[in-house]
Amino acid sequence: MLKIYDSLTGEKKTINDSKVRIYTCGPTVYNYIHIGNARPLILADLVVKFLTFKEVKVKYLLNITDIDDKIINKAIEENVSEFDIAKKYSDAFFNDIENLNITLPTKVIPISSKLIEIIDFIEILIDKKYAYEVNGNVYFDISSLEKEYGELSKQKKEELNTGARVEQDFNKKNSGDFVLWKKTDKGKKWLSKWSYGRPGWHTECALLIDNFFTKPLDIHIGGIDLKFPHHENERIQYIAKNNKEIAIAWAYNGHLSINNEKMSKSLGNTILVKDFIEKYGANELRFIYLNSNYKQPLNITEELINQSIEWNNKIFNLLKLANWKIATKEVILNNQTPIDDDFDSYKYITKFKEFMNDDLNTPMVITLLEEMAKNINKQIKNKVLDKTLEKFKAILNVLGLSYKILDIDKKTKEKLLEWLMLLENKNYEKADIIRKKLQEGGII
Ligand SMILES: Nc1ncnc2c1ncn2[C@@H]1O[C@H](COP(=O)(O)OP(=O)(O)OP(=O)(O)O)[C@@H](O)[C@H]1O
Ligand SMILES: [Zn+2]
Repeated sequence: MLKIYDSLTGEKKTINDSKVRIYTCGPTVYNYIHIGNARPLILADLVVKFLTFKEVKVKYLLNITDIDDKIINKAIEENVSEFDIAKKYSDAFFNDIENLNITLPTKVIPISSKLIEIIDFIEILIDKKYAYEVNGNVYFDISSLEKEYGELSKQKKEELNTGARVEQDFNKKNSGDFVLWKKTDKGKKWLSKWSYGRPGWHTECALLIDNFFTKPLDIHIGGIDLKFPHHENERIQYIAKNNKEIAIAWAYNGHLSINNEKMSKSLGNTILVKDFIEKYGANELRFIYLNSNYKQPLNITEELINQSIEWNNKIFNLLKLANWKIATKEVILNNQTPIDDDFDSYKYITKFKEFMNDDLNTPMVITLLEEMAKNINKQIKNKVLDKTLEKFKAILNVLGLSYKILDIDKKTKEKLLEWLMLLENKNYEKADIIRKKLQEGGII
């Protein structure tokens, strides 16, 4: 069974195989997403694809934060409506995740569709005395769950309270109390019994998880920068409402930096997903993530990108080679493989599952793929392929690495055969002309 490192307890938690509930905090749609934002999305996608491969049922929810100060500010800046901004960048987001070969989550919910539920949720917290209203604003009282609050980010009460000193708000009971409902006269607002206002971001995610799932999550996924205050605040609201932990495992991806500088919008050093894909490709980004431990910080460099390009080219070329060799019967696809060979390919899948079950050890999977690639190359030389190729493709699929291998039609096959014949007859000059054409067509 899949084991995932849980950041709350510091233990690897076993994820129950019957049905797995996953949540990832989605984008605030006021800009295009950058490759740092793609890391948690690719991590979640890896878990989803792996569990699906194991025939485990997955329920995966992703939110879209389409109510936020950043959206309002952008709308003012561009002199368009908030709706226009949210629509433009939601569409761009869906485009990006498709291009990243990310399987669409079971459900993607824009938070603006859940305002009634959010208001109800906040009312429950007030009724239960975990939240209080002052002057149209509603705050969570962190002293009401003193023991639990701070456990995720491992902070003491004093630290939590001093952290908020910069934005000292004299309405609050404790300086660390955070806002659930914010009274506002700026931007889009909704009527609640407290004021015209907007929900706080932390409440959006807590509500969605509570509203969509009947049980707590198996895995909550996100970037490490969201642990505090966002996830601490999500967690405490869920505990207040349900008297239960929100998730069995909190899985965090390490932060991405670029040339040793933290990648962030404020520093202006982000690489947008769409630009990365256009320049290098989606596999090229995925490989960089897969080849490192997801929990570790990662520094993107030119060298790392080049290494990824090289690796993907190697795999692509191998798949192309096997494809045309099989089509021209230059190698035989041996489905009646001797027991030993079949055992070999079966063994690869067993190892793959072992590595993945162990907290998604993808760097080991990459090493395994390299071993398989060597074996496939050897088999091609010997003109007989066993099921290793099939398993190799299945693993690439789970990893979300996708290569455009063209089908070889009758005409192409004839060309290939002609080329091979010319080679056999040592007519290298003519063979070269055909080889070039086949290369240009992406066949070999
Ligand atoms: N540099 C990064 N490396 C890894 N993950 C990141 C990085 N920046 C953001 N994330 C992750 O992307 C997801 C979306 O977060 P968020 O919307 O806060 O992104 P952001 O780019 O930091 O935006 P903003 O600058 O508006 O706060 C979160 O899971 C967050 O942890
Ligand atoms: Zn969230």
